[in-house]
Amino acid sequence: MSTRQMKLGLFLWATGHHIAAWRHADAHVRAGIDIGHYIELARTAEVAKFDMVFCEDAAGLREADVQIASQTSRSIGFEPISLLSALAAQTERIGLVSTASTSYNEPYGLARAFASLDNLSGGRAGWNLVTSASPIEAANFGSTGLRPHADRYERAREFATVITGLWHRKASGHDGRSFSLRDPLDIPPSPQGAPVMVQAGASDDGKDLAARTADVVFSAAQAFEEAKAFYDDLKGRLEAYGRQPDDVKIMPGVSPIVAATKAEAQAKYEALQELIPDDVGVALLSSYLSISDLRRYPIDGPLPELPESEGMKSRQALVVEQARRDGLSIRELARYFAGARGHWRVVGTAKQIADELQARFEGGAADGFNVMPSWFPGELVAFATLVIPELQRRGLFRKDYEGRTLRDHLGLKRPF
Ligand SMILES: Cc1cc2nc3c(=O)[nH]c(=O)nc-3n(C[C@H](O)[C@H](O)[C@H](O)COP(=O)(O)O)c2cc1C
Repeated sequence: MSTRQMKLGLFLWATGHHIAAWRHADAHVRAGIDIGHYIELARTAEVAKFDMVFCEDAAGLREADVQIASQTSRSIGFEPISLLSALAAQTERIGLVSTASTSYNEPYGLARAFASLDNLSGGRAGWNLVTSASPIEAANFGSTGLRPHADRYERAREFATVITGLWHRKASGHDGRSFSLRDPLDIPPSPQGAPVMVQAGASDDGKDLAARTADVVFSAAQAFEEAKAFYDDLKGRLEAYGRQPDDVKIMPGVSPIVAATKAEAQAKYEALQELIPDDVGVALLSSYLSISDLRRYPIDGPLPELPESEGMKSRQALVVEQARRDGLSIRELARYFAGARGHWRVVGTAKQIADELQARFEGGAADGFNVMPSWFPGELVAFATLVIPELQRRGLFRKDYEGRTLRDHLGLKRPF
């Protein structure tokens, strides 16, 4: 029996994480704006003893091309802090983590919103800090366009310092480069002290900020070696900030497709893959590779030589390497990546999936996982009823909550 236990987050995403989930025969196409749907998902996750539910966010459309946006699984949805405030009243134990941007908010206002969520949920809130890399979002906040990466992270560092200062009741007032404010926060600490800090940066600046401020880090890694390299890199940065390896929980994304037999799981996976429209797959692959448009090339031909991208160098190299190694056409590669949007996918029986998760957890590549069901509620229910009991039998996951706050679930100390 293992003593160290996995942390599990449920990544919410309207109809599901598979890009064609909205076309699944049992999918709920209006899921994005149906509060009943989200209550059902959060309660299912709470019965299964997940540590938290997590909402991504961008203040704008997710795709610039309306034709593509209208064919993906997430084109409309609630503002997440509002959504989680409603879920706080419908659940009792599960953590509630929302994304919010440091580029399009001010610390005082966001400190109030999260401190409110933290209090009204009894100490279950978390904030996923993002700097927002999308030019679509930038266009909704003035006409100056997307600010450079380094500038966004400089603002994010100051933002994190100010917001934690407010939450931790440090001396009031701040007069800095990006922000100036006078008062202390007008909301008291919650039972967990302050919201949990979450981050998912992948660049040097992103990982450094996470090492300095985050309690939980999300990542996207396909191969074991990639996940392990990220894990070691991030944990290795903690000492410089006077922190211990266990102070930060690293939770890579995983998109599981589970069934009673491997053949049944594979058939479910292939049925979903068949639903991906080619233009959507190729458009997503283009943005994933940070190149303008792969639609110019024959879809059944090989990936062309690519200019090296500034945006996501390591990720681009991995995709290109895989395409060359497996001799994949643009169509095949597009389907492969579009399905789980680049995240790690596992297809099999509960035992096979538990084996895979256990290998990464015990092999030093993860402290837990951010679970991304292919479609809701079907694949969430399958994971909760098949995989979680298998993890519990192995002593790898809790059978009940021991505490009431998100920090309790994650085994994190109060911050002050
Ligand atoms: C699981 C996960 C969830 C993310 N959620 C969001 C989000 O909701 N909004 C957003 O703007 N970026 C989101 N990101 C992007 C990251 O915040 C980050 O910008 C990205 O990983 C690139 O790293 P960098 O900012 O260090 O360059 C997410 C990334 C991951 C891996």
